[in-house]
Parts: sequence; C-alpha cells; structure tokens
Amino acid sequence: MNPSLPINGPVMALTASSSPPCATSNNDNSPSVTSSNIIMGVEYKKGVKYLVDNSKDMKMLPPEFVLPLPESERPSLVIHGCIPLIDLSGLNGTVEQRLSTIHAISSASAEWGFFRVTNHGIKISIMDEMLKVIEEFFGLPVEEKMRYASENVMDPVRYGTSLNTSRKHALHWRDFLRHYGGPVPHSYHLWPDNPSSYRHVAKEYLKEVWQLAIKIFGAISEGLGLDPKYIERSLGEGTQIIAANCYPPCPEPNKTLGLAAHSDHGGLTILMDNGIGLQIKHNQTWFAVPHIPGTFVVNLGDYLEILSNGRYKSVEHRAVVSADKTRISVAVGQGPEMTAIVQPAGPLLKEKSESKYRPIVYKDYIRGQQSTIKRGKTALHEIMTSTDNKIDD
Ligand SMILES: O=C(O)CCC(=O)C(=O)O
Ligand SMILES: [Fe+2]
Repeated sequence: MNPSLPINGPVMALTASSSPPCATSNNDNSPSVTSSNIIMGVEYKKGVKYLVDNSKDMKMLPPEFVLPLPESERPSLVIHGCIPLIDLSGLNGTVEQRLSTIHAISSASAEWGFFRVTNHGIKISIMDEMLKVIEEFFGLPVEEKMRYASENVMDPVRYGTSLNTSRKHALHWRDFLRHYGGPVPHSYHLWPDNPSSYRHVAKEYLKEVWQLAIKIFGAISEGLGLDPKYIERSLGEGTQIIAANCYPPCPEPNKTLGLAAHSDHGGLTILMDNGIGLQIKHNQTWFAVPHIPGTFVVNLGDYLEILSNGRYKSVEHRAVVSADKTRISVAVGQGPEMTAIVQPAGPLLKEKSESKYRPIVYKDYIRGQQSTIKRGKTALHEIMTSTDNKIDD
C-alpha cells in the first residue's frame, strides 16, 4: 500500500420505546469470570449455544454474563427509526443521480458513520445461501465447531465465544466464527468444510461483498474530494474478515449483551442478519437497527475515520439479545492489507501537523483492538493520543 494513505434516503419517524440514554459507558470489562472454565457444570468455552443446550431449564442468566451496564445503557433503552437508507442504483444512473447518491453516502458517513443500502447488486439467493450455511455451521455438534476453536486473535480461522476468552471479562452472549476472506483467499483451505457447501458459498459471497465495498469506497473517495480510486488503491492487496455471530435465546436479555459497544477496525463492514439486535450509537443515543431482508447494513470502521482524518467517524455499535429467538449476523469487514500504514490521506492535509492520528501498521492495530477487553472506541482513542504506536490493552 502507498504509505501516505492508510448514508440519504427516507427518514422514518422517531418512535422512542423509552427515553434515550445519554451517558457513554464502556465499562463492560469487570473481571467477573472465574478462573474455572465451567459454568453450570458446562465448559463455557464451547459456546453459549452449547451452554444453553446443556443446562436444563436455564431460567436465570449465569452471573458470569451479567454486564455492569449503567441504567442508561440498558439494551431496552433504545430509539427506533431514523436510519439512513441509500439506493445504490443511483451510482449507475445519470450524472445527477450519481452525484446525489455520492452526496447521500457522504452525509450519512459524516453524520452517522452508518447507513443501509438497497439495490446493491448482490443477488438475494447468494445472501440466503450464506445465511443458511452459517446457520448450519452453528447448528453442528460442538466437537465439529471446536475443530476451529482458537484464542489467538490473529489465527486465520477461529470459532469461539464472547470476546477474548484468554482474558478475564464479563462474558458476552455470543458465539462466533471468524476467518479471513479475499480478495485473495489465502486461507481458503482452512475454512470450515462442514457444511460441505460452506467454502464454495462463502467464497462466492465474500467476492460479491468485496466488490460492493469497492463500489462504496469509490463513492466515499469522491465524497471526500479524492480521486475515485484513492481508497481502493490505499488497500493494496486488501484484507477481508468475516465475523459470523450466533446469539442464542437468553433468559435475561436486559442484563447482558451479545456484543458490547465497539467500532470495527476496517474501512467498511457490510452486514446482514436474520432478525433485530444490532444497535448503533448516534448523538450519544442508542438506535435499534431494523431488520430489512435483502438489504445490507454498512458501518464505517476506524480505518476510514483515520483516513478521512476524522471527517467521517467510525460508528459505535453493539448487539443485544432476545429472550426467545436465535439471531445470526454475518459481518464482513473490508480493510487494507496487513502491512499497510494506517494514517490520514495526504491530500486531505495541508500540513502534516493537521493529522489527528498517529500512523500505525494495520496488523498491529487489529491485534490491539481484538485483544483488548476495553470496549467502545478505546483502541482508536489510544492511537489518537499516545506518543508511540502501541495500543495499550
Ligand atoms: O451482530 C451484529 O449485528 C453486530 C456484529 C458486529 O458488530 C461485529 O461482528 O463486529
Ligand atoms: Fe462490529
């Protein structure tokens, strides 16, 4: 990568299910997990689904999962509606339509760091197939999933639960499968081979998602006044990471989270799911993201916040859980190649001293961000303020 490089639509009515939260808190890191790996007689590292399936009649949330959330951060304290929705077909339309779509993407990126897209060009059939193989994966016997178990955050393929189980932290109600994708699928031979169609379907899906990301990166580049290929070029060979999440039904959903508040490390995360659960923080308020089949949710990650020198903000988001439904989400992050130096785009700075972020190698940033049990945007704030390039975890 070149070292100098590193959402508008119908606005729905606001309907508050309760008053909006106002305080930000990232304090979900109380060390409440005991050194034992056993919860209710079950090895919790095998996953929340395994725990639920093997603890008869779980009526209360095991204390290890109780997150010390202040009242204002409770999952049910959320606003519904008002999420930007962008019709991407405008990018292939007339000059006016293109400009108006680019404008919509720029303003959503600046105001929300988040938007939803329709007419994105990815067939519904491949989206459905991808969701199906992920559902099948999480439904496999635990021994099969544990073939991919790893606590090393940099391993190319990982099955696991909560955040980072090598560190003590209050547990999160979530199992995950993560692995690298394309654009060059180096680790393809390590991807799950069960279900048997997994590799084929995931490869196809990840290729399509990468192309969609490149289209949106182009619009974002133009919106920033950069060459349309600027961000694409900054990615070099690029890194794509899929994080598929499974959130089983939870006995006391208001006391825990599937995934605590965080921002993603890459440029753009493109996400689909099979139900509601994603929440995003906007103006210090948590908004519930509705589930609209056939559309994608697009999150701006830290890489774009840094590249834009803070003009666009990576969105803080979290996943809440439900009392009666299993939710699956498939989040795919697109970022630069691992050795890329992440820093603001040269053409956006008149003087070097205008840079608000210290340069950092992308791999080091991911390692720090994934290892930390501090949540929110702590990793990003640390590279804004620290005098060295190390993220303190
Ligand atoms: O499940 C969700 O909606 C959020 C997933 C997510 O934020 C992630 O995997 O980074
Ligand atoms: Fe995320």
